[in-house]
Amino acid sequence: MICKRDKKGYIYLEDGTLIEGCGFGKSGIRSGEVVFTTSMNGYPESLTDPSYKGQILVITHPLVGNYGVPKKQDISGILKNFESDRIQVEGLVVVEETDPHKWNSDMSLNEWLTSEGVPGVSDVDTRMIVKKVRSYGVMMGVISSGVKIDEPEKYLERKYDEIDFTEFTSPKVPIIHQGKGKDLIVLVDCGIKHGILQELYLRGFTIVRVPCKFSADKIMDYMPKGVVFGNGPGNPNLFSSLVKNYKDLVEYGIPIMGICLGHQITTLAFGGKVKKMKYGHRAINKPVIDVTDNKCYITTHNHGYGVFKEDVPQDMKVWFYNPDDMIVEGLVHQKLPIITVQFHPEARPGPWDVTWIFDKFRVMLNGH
Ligand SMILES: NC(=O)CC[C@H](N)C(=O)O
Repeated sequence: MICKRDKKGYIYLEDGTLIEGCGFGKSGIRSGEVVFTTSMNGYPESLTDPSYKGQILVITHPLVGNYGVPKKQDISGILKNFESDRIQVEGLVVVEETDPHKWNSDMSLNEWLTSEGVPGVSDVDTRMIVKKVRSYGVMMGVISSGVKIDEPEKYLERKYDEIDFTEFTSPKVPIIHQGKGKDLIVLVDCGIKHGILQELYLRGFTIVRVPCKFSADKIMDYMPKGVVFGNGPGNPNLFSSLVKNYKDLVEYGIPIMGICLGHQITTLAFGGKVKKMKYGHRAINKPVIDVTDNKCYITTHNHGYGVFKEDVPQDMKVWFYNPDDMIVEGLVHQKLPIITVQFHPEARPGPWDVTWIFDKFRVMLNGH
């Protein structure tokens, strides 16, 4: 095989499969959980989504990189075209990695991965990897750009489900984004996507982003009008202190919105269960049905754990579900001002059909 970057690339899967392709990005070896997304675009956003920390991302769309990587732009510290300030995936796997042809491209995908120290592998049969993951479930893997993987097992000792990745993605101290309106909200930041910050900021809120494990009392010191529990990486069942803080916050009766990891933490806090899915939902065109009016929305997803219908807490009503596999995609508390969604209402990348969820949150705060 002739490789355009003059280096080979390898992927080793936990089941013993070794795949040879071409290397790009930074030369080196990394390990992680191998997951796939069927998103057709939005790789700058996906690669910087902190919920992908600890994972090797396989993009099924055959051509990646053709519109390059834009310059970072922000409004009040909120990034417009990336979901965080760095690449979060451990490695990237694509069929074909291309050089950019777009007016606002600042660098190529290859240059970006190289500058951020992330290995990429191209020229592999991503469909074969996806079929394996769909049949056996997600597995750990090793990715290498430019280096042969000797003794791959030694990279697979730590299991994704047992690691708390929020120590890499959550801020150490609070960060404030001053909004134009009068209301202040606290956002529990376990690795927030800037798209979520943007949607809240656009609605006039001043946002105080607090570290993932911040106590309820410290959150309430800011006298927020409401609290958002955002997205984040890893296994929600490891976050017992976060669940405890959530329960303490419920005692204050404050309105809460949970998004993605926040939906899962809400479920756990009210006595429900969150389990690992076989291979998760990662795409920008997943259907969810709103049970209140039976409308179907096409939405962005990135999660590997889910709430199954038998695991919904007693006090909560199902709001959304996914008609493909019946996973519970949103909940409403029967008495308290608490709403959650498993999908990403901010999209980024993806369709904007469900940004009204943020309006619903604002209405909920005003009515409280
Ligand atoms: N995007 C998220 O918040 C993901 C939540 C959780 N880490 C999961 O994979 O299910």
